[in-house]
Parts: sequence; structure tokens; C-alpha cells
Amino acid sequence: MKLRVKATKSFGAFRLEAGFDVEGSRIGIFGESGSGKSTLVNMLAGLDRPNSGELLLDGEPLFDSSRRINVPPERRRVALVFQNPHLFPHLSVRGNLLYGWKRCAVANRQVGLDDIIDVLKIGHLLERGVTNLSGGEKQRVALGRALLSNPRLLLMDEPLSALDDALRFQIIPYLRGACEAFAIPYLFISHSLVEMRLMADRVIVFSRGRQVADSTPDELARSRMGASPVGYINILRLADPREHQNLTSYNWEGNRLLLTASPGEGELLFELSSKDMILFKKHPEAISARNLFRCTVAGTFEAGRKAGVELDCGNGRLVAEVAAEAARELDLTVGSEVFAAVKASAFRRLG
Ligand SMILES: Nc1ncnc2c1ncn2[C@@H]1O[C@H](COP(=O)(O)OP(=O)(O)OP(=O)(O)O)[C@@H](O)[C@H]1O
Repeated sequence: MKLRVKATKSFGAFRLEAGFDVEGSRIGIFGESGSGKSTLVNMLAGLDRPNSGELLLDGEPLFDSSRRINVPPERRRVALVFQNPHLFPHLSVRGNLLYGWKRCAVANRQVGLDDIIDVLKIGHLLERGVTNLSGGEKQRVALGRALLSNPRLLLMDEPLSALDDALRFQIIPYLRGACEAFAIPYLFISHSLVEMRLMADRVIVFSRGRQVADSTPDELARSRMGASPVGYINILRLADPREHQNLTSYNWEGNRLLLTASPGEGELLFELSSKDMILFKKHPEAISARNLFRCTVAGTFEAGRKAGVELDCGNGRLVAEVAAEAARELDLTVGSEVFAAVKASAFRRLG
């Protein structure tokens, strides 16, 4: 998918001046509240008309003020999933799902109802009304309805922010997996960096109506580490839980980690802040932290008054954060050995 955005839009004192070209299938739009993310999405969907400029999707204009082109929303083949699912209350789950499909030209019907039911695991819900579905079920139906309209581009505007933490991370594999399964590119809008890292390959950052950066989600997270109260969030996929002395031992990239979290099924996502790791130059004699990794320094980066330290631990990579003076004392040259201590309680489950 190739997208060109060169457009302005004013609402009173707020002015959006967007100008970027982007290519890919998993694009993130990140920015603080009021930075213009939804305005951008609404312009692409045809719900807001830019004051001027052009919007091209795969080289075809959706809007072009100089040529007086403004393709109506229903002819753009751009679907939207919002924070709140906006399902039709008078229709069953099946009726909601088929709504977009029926309006899609026969020639464009690549994705069918059976495919969607399978990928989103909603077969058991088909004949139910939508009012009593859980938040996560509603969002899966909304996603299914959007995908069944066989869009050229799916816009997801904060699709997870109405869900509680656990549900947010359970829905992400559906959002990402379904779009991948049907090769539907998306623009994912969020102000959560962790969501961005799980959903996007490239991210455009907005602030006060202008794009201020274009990078990978991970680079963005590193650049914000020093200023962020939560530091850099390491995302770990853990598996094979075993009980061990009132704690749970998990496999992570060839290491066994000890966590206070109770065992769960299958592969689980956990976060670990860069602030929750303590580095030692030599193997400490005895420590209270239940995890001690022998690591190799893979690199360092500056983040304000802090230094980020990339560590290879087994087959995995973690980012720790230390004060600049500590970085000098530890002599963090690439390839040198350090020990990283982490408390069992420092890992937080995502989902
Ligand atoms: N229809 C409208 N009428 C008047 N002002 C609007 C309208 N839509 C958006 N705005 C204003 O435009 C600015 C940008 O809003 P927008 O919703 O695009 O931001 P956002 O980055 O999506 O924020 P959030 O993350 O809080 O959803 C805000 O100041 C908002 O109040």
C-alpha cells in the first residue's frame, strides 16, 4: 500500500498540516491527545473534507482540491474501526458482519464470511444479538465487518482504548493476524507505544497538527526512554510455565525466568521496564533479586541523562537503563560481559 497525504484542515485555532508519503502494510500514527490523528483518519475515510491538498491511495486520488476530486466515502474502499464498535443494534452478529460484504462489488469479494469466522473465532456468536456481547467480542465483530467490506485500506482509530488492559492485549493478535491473513494493509492509530510496537512496522508521529518524526516503533520507544516515567518497556514472550518455590519459572529465549505471576496457558506476553534492571560488572555474591542474567553488551544509546544498554541474554535482547556516570563506571564496551538482576515481581503480564 502506498499512501500520499498532503493536506490541511483547520478547526478554529487548530490546524492540521499533514505531508508524508508512506509505503507498507502496518503503519502506525502516534501522537498525544489533540495532535490531529483522528482528523487525519477522518479525511482518509472521507468523513472530514480537507481545506486543501491531495490524498492518494496507491496512486489514485481520494481527494484532490486542485482537480476538484472528492471521492465519496462509500466508493473509497477504506474501512474504519473505532474505539467504540458502533455495531447495528437491530442486526445479529451475522447481519452486522454481512453488512459491508453485501455492499462490496462482487469482483472485490476476496474475503468471505467463513474466512472471517475462522480467523476471528466468532462462529459461536453468529446468531446472537450484539447488545450483550463483551467488549472484546464486539470489537472482533466490528473488525470482521470492516474486513468483509474488502477494503484497500483499514483505518483503526484507537481500537483498543475502550478495553481493559487484559483484553487489549488479547485482541491485538486478532487485529494483526486477520489483516495479515487477508493481506489488508492498515493504519493503526494509538497513543500507546507498547500497542504501536505490537501492531506497526513504521510509525509517523504527530504533535500539534504536524508530523514530527517517522521511524520504527522501537526507535521511537528508545528515543523517549529518558523522558518517560516508565522507561523503555521490554516486551517478552514467555512460555512453558513451571511452578518453582512459590514462583513460576518461564522459558524466555533460552533463559529460565522466575516470576511472581501465576502460570498461564500457551505463549504469554510480559513487560519489563528498563528501570527495573540493575547491572553489575562482576557476578554479585548474593542478591535478593530472583533473576540474574549473564549478558553481553550489544550496544548503548543516549537518552537524555540516561544511557540505554542493549544486552544479549541467551537468544534474547533486553534494554536496561543506567545513569550516565554508572555507564562510565561499568565500562559498557560492545562485547563486554555484565550481569543483570531483575526481581521476580518486576514482570507485568500484558493480556
Ligand atoms: N469536528 C470538529 N469540530 C471542531 N473541532 C474539532 C473537530 N474535530 C476535531 N477538532 C479539534 O481538532 C483537534 C485535533 O483533534 P483530533 O481528534 O484529530 O486529535 P487526536 O490526535 O485524534 O486526539 P485524541 O487522541 O484525543 O483522539 C482538537 O483540538 C479537536 O478539538
